[in-house]
Amino acid sequence: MNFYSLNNKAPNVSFKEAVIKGIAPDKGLYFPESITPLPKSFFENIEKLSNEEIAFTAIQQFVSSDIPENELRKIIKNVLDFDFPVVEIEENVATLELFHGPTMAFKDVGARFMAQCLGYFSESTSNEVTVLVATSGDTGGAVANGFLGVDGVKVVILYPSGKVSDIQERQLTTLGQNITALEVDGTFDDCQKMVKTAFLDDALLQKMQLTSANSINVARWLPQLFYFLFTYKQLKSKGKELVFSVPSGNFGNICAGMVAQRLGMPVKHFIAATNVNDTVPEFMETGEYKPKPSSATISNAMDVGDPSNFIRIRHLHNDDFEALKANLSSYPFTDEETKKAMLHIYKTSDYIADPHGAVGYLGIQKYRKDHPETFGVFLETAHPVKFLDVVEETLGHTLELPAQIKNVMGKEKTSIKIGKYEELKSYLLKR
Ligand SMILES: N[C@@H](CCOP(=O)(O)O)C(=O)O
Repeated sequence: MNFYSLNNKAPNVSFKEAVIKGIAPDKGLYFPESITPLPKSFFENIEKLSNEEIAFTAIQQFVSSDIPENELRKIIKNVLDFDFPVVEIEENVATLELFHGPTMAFKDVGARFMAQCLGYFSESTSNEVTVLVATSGDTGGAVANGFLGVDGVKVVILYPSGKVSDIQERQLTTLGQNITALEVDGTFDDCQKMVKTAFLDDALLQKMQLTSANSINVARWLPQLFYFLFTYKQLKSKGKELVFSVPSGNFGNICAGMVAQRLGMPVKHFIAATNVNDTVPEFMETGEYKPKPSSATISNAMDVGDPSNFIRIRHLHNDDFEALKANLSSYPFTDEETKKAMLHIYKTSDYIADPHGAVGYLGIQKYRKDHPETFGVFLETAHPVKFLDVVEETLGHTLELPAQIKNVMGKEKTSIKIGKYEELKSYLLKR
């Protein structure tokens, strides 16, 4: 399988090259040349398949012969060593819990998959790869954990100072070894811009092989489609039309869901639920894409003003606004609405949702008002404990720290403060 650049000004590349490059030389995101639907029998029998078998069948066409079947199966087995339960919280509404991995956020699957692909590729090359990643909260910790100790790979994480939760910050600043955290005086969008600028900087590119571990990288993005298939496996017997509400920041997760749909999985509609960073909800109203500076919210992983993957979503719908509207709705919610939803879910269902999950829940509620016949699934993208202060304060309930989190609590933060791109560049050149 080859991948082409969405800017159409760079040569097509294999999966391996797309993973190692991260982004095309013309600054475009890579996109698979084709998406071949899986046989009907796959979906008819999905409940009989293991998660590993589902994941292997779904991803193999994209990885193709760049990773032999036995190696790819090994990678998938290592990546999927935790559960993805669907929990029904009220009639016709369920949540898909994506926080049972090592850093308790949905990024664990993509980060570990990419790390292991790069690890496999680095066995056949002597060149070191530097992974640059921008995080608004959860990606950083998952990438730090997934890439820790991977031979031939150095990781540099950029995060906005003061704009991630205490636990998120510990997860990305305390591991050491091949992981470095750069604390940026700015927003997530500033971090993401710096990373993208580095990919176009010849002086850097001549000295090192740079790649990205954000969802712009196909190996980070595509494995997220597993989640939607795992949900279908668990809910198929209900015989209802499924609607997914995805708390959305950089829009990689929801876009991967749409790839699962292209593989033939029945989905009635997608909802991109956002916080007040409403670039996409506004686009869905007006048809005009106007990126804006991001604002800090209690659902910080979604504090993104110019979501990287929205271009892939538009492309999947042939840039046809009407076709997109038929498949996607997008609604923004304020912090106040989010807190009210957290409290409502807790009181009525005895379920503790994190602020991102609560935004997803609000998206389902809004959509189901006009479509009560559907079954809504909102994604719980991170464990509530990662947002300890706001969850405890909103619910008046003390949370117990899971082992994964206790593990990082005693460790010491190490970060390097930077303010502008030149400081990132000089750090990379001096290492
Ligand atoms: N929500 C993210 C922002 C980056 O998104 P990504 O999926 O492209 O890595 C975060 O938590 O850091």
